[in-house]
Amino acid sequence: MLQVKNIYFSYKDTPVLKNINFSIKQGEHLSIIGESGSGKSTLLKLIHGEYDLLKGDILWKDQEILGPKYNLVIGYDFMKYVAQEFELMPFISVEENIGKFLSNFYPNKKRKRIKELLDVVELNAFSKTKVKDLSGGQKQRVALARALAKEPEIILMDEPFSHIDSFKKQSLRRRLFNYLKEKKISCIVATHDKEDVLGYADTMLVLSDTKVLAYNTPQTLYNKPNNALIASFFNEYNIINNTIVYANELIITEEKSDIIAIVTQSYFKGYYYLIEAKINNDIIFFEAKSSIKKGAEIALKIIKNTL
Ligand SMILES: Nc1ncnc2c1ncn2[C@@H]1O[C@H](COP(=O)(O)OP(=O)(O)OP(=O)(O)O)[C@@H](O)[C@H]1O
Repeated sequence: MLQVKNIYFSYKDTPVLKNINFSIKQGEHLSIIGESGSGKSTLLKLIHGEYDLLKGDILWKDQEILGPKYNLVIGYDFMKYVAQEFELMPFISVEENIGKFLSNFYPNKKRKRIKELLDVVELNAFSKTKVKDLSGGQKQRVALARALAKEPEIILMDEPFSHIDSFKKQSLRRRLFNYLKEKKISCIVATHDKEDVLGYADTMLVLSDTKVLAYNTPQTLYNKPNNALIASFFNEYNIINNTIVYANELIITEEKSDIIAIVTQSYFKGYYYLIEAKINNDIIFFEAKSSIKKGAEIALKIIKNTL
């Protein structure tokens, strides 16, 4: 179990993180979200032991995670960190990179393990390719496989799919997160993408203005965002009568309504249209089955559709 207790950190004079508290169990999946610069990467690096805390403690089971002041070598065997900049060895092949830290003592076992990891990240076809000849997304997949090679107890991932194309992203995400659950490897994922969270994360930590703005399950935060920043992570939203209403919770009605909007734009979104409209001077968003002519006057009602 990882425990982050009351930690404070700053690189220079300005505080980056203040009073951060959370814990995760073995096999639990935590997502860290927050605007750019809110301290997501810094928090992962602190958990990895890359910097010294100003205050507070980080523990994995009974082991205290210590920074460079107390540790000559950064990192611990039970923990792996996949940074935004993946540090691979460019002149050796994909399989050599993945197997780099695996023992050569049992060559068959090593081969089998590399094959298993190549399957997880869908890179079998590139096993013999030198890393320098791979695309950014392929390199990211090698970095993920290499971090998993020695089966850590916990893996920290910073935007793990940021370089991966949307054709591959869905299946890779499913494979990787299911693999971690199956092996009961705890994971912490810093992300900007709700698709990394919904359906996978057990808990979510929202960072804002150096602090924890919210810490709860994705279901609770989705259903009761209580804050525009949290709502904006999940969907387009409106504030109507001081309440956050997602665009998909505002629907067209034939009934008498107090919410009358004038359409300004329709955006094709695949299985629905996102409609931009105005109520007086306020812009609002709702969803519709077809596009709507600019200038049309539409009556709307709020339908809360929580699961
Ligand atoms: N090595 C560093 N030295 C000084 N300041 C830093 C350093 N790294 C990050 N910062 C600052 O710390 C703050 C938090 O940065 P961090 O990279 O943790 O944010 P983030 O939430 O991960 O952002 P992003 O989503 O853009 O990756 C920012 O203000 C950033 O400028």
